[in-house]
Amino acid sequence: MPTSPHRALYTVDQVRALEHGALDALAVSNHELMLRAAHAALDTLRRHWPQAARIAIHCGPGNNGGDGFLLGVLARQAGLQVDVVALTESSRGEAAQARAAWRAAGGSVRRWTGAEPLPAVDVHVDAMYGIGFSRAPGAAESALIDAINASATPVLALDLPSGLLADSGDCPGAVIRADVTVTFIAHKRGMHTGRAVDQVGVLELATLGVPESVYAPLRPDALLLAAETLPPRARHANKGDNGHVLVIGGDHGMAGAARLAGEAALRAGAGLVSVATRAEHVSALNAARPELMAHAVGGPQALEPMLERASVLALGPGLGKAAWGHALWLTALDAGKPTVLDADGLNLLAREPRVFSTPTVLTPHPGEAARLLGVAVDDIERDRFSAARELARRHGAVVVLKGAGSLIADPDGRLDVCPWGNPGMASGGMGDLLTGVVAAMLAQGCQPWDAACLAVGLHARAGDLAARQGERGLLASDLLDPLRALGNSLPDGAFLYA
Ligand SMILES: NC(=O)C1=CN([C@@H]2O[C@H](COP(=O)(O)OP(=O)(O)OC[C@H]3O[C@@H](n4cnc5c(N)ncnc54)[C@H](O)[C@@H]3O)[C@@H](O)[C@H]2O)[C@@H](O)CC1
Ligand SMILES: [K+]
Repeated sequence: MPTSPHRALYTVDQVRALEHGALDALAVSNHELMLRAAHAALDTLRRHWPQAARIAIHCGPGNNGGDGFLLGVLARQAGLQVDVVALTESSRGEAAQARAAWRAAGGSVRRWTGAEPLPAVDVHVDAMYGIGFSRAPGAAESALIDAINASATPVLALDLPSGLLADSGDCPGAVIRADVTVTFIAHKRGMHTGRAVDQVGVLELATLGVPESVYAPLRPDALLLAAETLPPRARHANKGDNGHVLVIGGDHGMAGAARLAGEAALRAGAGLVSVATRAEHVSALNAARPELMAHAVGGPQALEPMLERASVLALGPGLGKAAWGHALWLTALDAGKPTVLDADGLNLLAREPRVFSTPTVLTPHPGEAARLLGVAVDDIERDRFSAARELARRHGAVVVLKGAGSLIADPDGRLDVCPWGNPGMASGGMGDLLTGVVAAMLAQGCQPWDAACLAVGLHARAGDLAARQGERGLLASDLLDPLRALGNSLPDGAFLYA
């Protein structure tokens, strides 16, 4: 079945190929396609701001600016008062024709010089740069972007917020912070992850009437995760059918991480969950959550029999990087069981890199990813797609690169982007929870790719449900009940807080 354009994410080269395909398939001119974009933009504007009477359209030199000029023509015809501000004296190619159409319709153009006040309007429309944006904006553009962002007026971005690189989501300088973005023909992958998520606002896709047959031959670079859950359990299931997760971690003073991973594994449906941890944590863990089987492990010898009984390992929550953790890490990896590596499990991997031959999922946040690749955190965030794919390739493992718009990458190049989650989830213990959920999916028989996709989706959607009571102050353990509800395909909200 062809992928819906609403889930498909493309690179800029792919979007350009789709545009060419669209011109052929629709048998229209570039100008006509641009006019369709302008109609879609006006439609979005009117739906979101039905009361708007006066708008300012800020046009760049290329076709994104062209979209803006034609929107000006249509908006005026619709009775709006339109101010057009242009970054340049003239426009290129198709955009020059659009600019001429705006002039012919009686519109005037004000050149932006960098200092004058913005017109007082109901909505600012950002038509400065689209997929042709390739370098940090200069001083004049930056001043305009800053002035628009600083105004209290809502912003509609055409195709993408100006200042954002469509392929990576990187923002090399000033960048528009849009309230709404209407993107044309296809989703550009960079708008869905990392810092970009904050700039885009509400994102709408306008396919401009491009038929399915144009998209079908092109395999998208990435996909948005679909909301999926596990199939219902057989009535005759027993706990052995749902796997046995062994959480290995909880060095001195770090029992919480292991407990959260273990509880999450239970709530996500693992049949049995054991925790191998420091002796001092055992009674507290058993008292807090009797379903967790906590065992004191002084070193590798005590771990061996636990490894034998386990079907999946969650290696790293609170493990530490000292001798105890390191010895357990080496022994656990030698067991050859499906494994999720997180936290210090990943930091140890950065010290002693290896390629995995057993099913493995790595769940780094950008800091851990930077250590694994030997680069700075900024380098990871500048191109999260490349970082996730490189880690997956290097380690022969499925990689979840966490952060807004988490990415899931397979060594074969496949990549999914998570559209859920919220900033309330940027708090302690959320990663431990994800580790437990991935482990539970592996324990219930999923392959690493499916386990990672299911777990990331469930974890983020549980976070969104739990955040209905507020993002600030959200605790990792608040996600446990919604996680259970979602894992059983109960309707959103069909859970009680503990
Ligand atoms: N090609 C098509 O079929 C369609 C294109 N459309 C629009 O066209 C856009 C792409 O148009 P373009 O390829 O002209 O690219 P843009 O309009 O994004 O413009 C980039 C132009 O500005 C220059 N530029 C890039 N970064 C700059 C910077 N930092 N400072 C100064 N100048 C910079 C580039 O050299 C280029 O000429 C899309 O994003 C979309 O909005 C839509 O009209 C839909 C149809
Ligand atoms: K734009």
